[in-house]
Amino acid sequence: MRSVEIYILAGFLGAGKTSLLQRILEQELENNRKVAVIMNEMGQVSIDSDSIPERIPLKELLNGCVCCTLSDKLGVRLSELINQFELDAIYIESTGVAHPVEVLDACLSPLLAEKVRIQSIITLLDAACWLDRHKLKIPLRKLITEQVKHADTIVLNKIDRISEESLRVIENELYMINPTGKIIPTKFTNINLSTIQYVERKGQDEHEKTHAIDHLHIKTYVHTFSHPINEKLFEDFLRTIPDSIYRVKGYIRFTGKSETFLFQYAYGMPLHTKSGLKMNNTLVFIGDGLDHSNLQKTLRNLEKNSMAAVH
Ligand SMILES: Nc1nc2c(ncn2[C@@H]2O[C@H](COP(=O)(O)OP(=O)(O)OP(=O)(O)O)[C@@H](O)[C@H]2O)c(=O)[nH]1
Repeated sequence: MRSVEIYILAGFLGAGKTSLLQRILEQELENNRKVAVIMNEMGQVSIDSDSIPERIPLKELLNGCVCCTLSDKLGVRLSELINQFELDAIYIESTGVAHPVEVLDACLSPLLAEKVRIQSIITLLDAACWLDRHKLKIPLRKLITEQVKHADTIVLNKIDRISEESLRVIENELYMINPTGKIIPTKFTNINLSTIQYVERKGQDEHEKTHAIDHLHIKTYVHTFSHPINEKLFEDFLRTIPDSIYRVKGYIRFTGKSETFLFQYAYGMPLHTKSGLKMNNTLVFIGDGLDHSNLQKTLRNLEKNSMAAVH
């Protein structure tokens, strides 16, 4: 199945997200790629939506933030776009106060996980605002740092407003927070699309499609079991999950039970509830530096041991 590339544009208010999106869309159209946009605004109206060319499918999410109150709706809008159009990519412009990992989490509902491929988290940073960040309230300062920390690419914008010397200082500071992120200093988001797009690397096992993309800072892995899983062995497995795995969600069937369970795991707390739906036995993992081949091996063993426990 062909999966749609997802790009998440994060970055504090006024950093240049809409300006960057316009540049990206111009270049995507020149390249004849079919792309769509989801625009999230905290307010009741979206002013920035007018800046999107008419031929690009656009969905708006207003009056809240996709990383919290509107997280369910993001999945719905993504599904609508994927079902209505044959797309290569979807760009999500999040609100300035969104946490990128929460946005990523909202994109990966178990129903969508096989249809989308998180390609990149791009954080826009206003260089002058970063220098003055001590003037911001602590939660906002923390948020901007988190946006930097979890980015695959940091577009360090508005460098016309700072000195060469300050630029070097900022680059060092960003490197300390996110050593693997690619830093692109710009004026007026003047960048070439190829510098922020990545080519997907194939999984190591050619016979089995893997949905983990190695270049990403925050990695995701989708695993589908072919058989029901022993509940006790699954609980044992949960106890071994490292802190670097932030989220696990999906549907699971247990040996000897006819119903499917909706499974959620966040910040070390697992929860499973009966689901009326007959879903695939699929789990989505989201984590920092997630070792997907090791995880795949562990989950395959879990399935093998579950089957052995039946006999
Ligand atoms: N001086 C300067 N201004 C810039 C630069 N890039 C963007 N701007 C201006 O900054 C303002 C905010 O840019 P936007 O692209 O709307 O930023 P945004 O992140 O989408 O803003 P929100 O939607 O409010 O979060 C606009 O007036 C831009 O023209 C730059 O490199 N230098």
